[in-house]
Amino acid sequence: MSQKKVEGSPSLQSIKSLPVDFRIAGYSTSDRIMLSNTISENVEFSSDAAQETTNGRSKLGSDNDESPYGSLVMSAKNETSLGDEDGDVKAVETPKQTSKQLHVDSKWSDTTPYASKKKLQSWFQLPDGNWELGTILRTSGNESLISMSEGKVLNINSETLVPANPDILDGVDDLMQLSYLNEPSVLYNLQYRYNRDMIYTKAGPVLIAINPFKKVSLYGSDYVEAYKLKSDESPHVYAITDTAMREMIRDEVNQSIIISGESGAGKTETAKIAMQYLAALGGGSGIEYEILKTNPILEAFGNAKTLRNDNSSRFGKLIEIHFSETGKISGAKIQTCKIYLLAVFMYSPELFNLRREKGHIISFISCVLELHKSLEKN
Ligand SMILES: Nc1ncnc2c1ncn2[C@@H]1O[C@H](COP(=O)(O)OP(=O)(O)OP(=O)(O)O)[C@@H](O)[C@H]1O
Repeated sequence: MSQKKVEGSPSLQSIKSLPVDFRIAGYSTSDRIMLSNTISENVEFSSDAAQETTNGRSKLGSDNDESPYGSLVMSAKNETSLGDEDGDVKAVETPKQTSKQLHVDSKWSDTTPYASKKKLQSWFQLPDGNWELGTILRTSGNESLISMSEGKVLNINSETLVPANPDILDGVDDLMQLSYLNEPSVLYNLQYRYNRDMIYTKAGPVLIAINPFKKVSLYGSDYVEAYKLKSDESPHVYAITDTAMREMIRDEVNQSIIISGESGAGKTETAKIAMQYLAALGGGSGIEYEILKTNPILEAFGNAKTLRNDNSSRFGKLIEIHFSETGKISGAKIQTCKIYLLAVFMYSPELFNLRREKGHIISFISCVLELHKSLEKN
């Protein structure tokens, strides 16, 4: 949920963040990625290839000798090393291949990874952890020649290629709709939506929320009304809360919504948004507003400024909201969680299957990471 980049792992922001003057000198490359000097020496080849990539996407699907890339491959000069003799960057010797050899490679090489076999647009991970999208120009043995957006060409170990989804699936609102469900595709989809202020995305029954750190026009009475009437079905905290409410009334079973994420991810705000929706649905007596008013009091005692969050909750919270049989809010109980309780909640699933009671309960548990915080503190 948070935008904060975690060292060493690809972040949302880094997914397409290869700088224009990217060089891999300085990285200790293994056989995962090799940069050919076609960038400087074989400019003709690189730019032609990139041109073909942009103008003739459909041709990429062909997996035979008639591929436009077949002739490019034949005319490509041998690629040599950018690196030093220590082997920091390996030499890329690409022997000229006859069209017959290529044919044999593509037809009979069963070990070719799926992405390169199908000449799909593919993701590959750079040594710094960033993901980059490229188009496969040719595959030979274990290596694939990839064209990138700036016209650069890289020689990549085919096994590290991860298939990318077709453009038509950009920004789908449920990750389950992606044809290829892999890490870069998930990150790309979330980033695509986030850039358009669509901070909520579904992953099956789970709602992923990315903290916008700005005011987004996704809340308020119009939205409450739309989710209540089900005229808006895009992913939202309101939709999750609405489902919990309906299922509680229909099945007469207590419901739990677990809000989890790192510090500053937006758990507390998300819990408040859900409570506002419940207040709008199950209100009447005014008690719902009393419940909401407890937030600033709790925050005054239990929150502190940290490096990650100016208003960080320093304890976990278990909020129970009690409803009458007609679905009106009748009361609430707010508990702050200590480390032992958290461990119990994390490992005792039966606690979530609370027995049927006269008044039903929806509980919000926003304390999973408090365990980590407490461990850090002690
Ligand atoms: N939906 C949202 N819209 C706009 N801003 C948000 C939203 N969610 C969170 N924020 C911003 O992010 C800040 C941090 O959110 P919040 O305090 O809810 O994080 P948290 O996950 O509860 O953090 P901690 O675990 O440290 O308590 C908020 O003060 C607010 O500025």
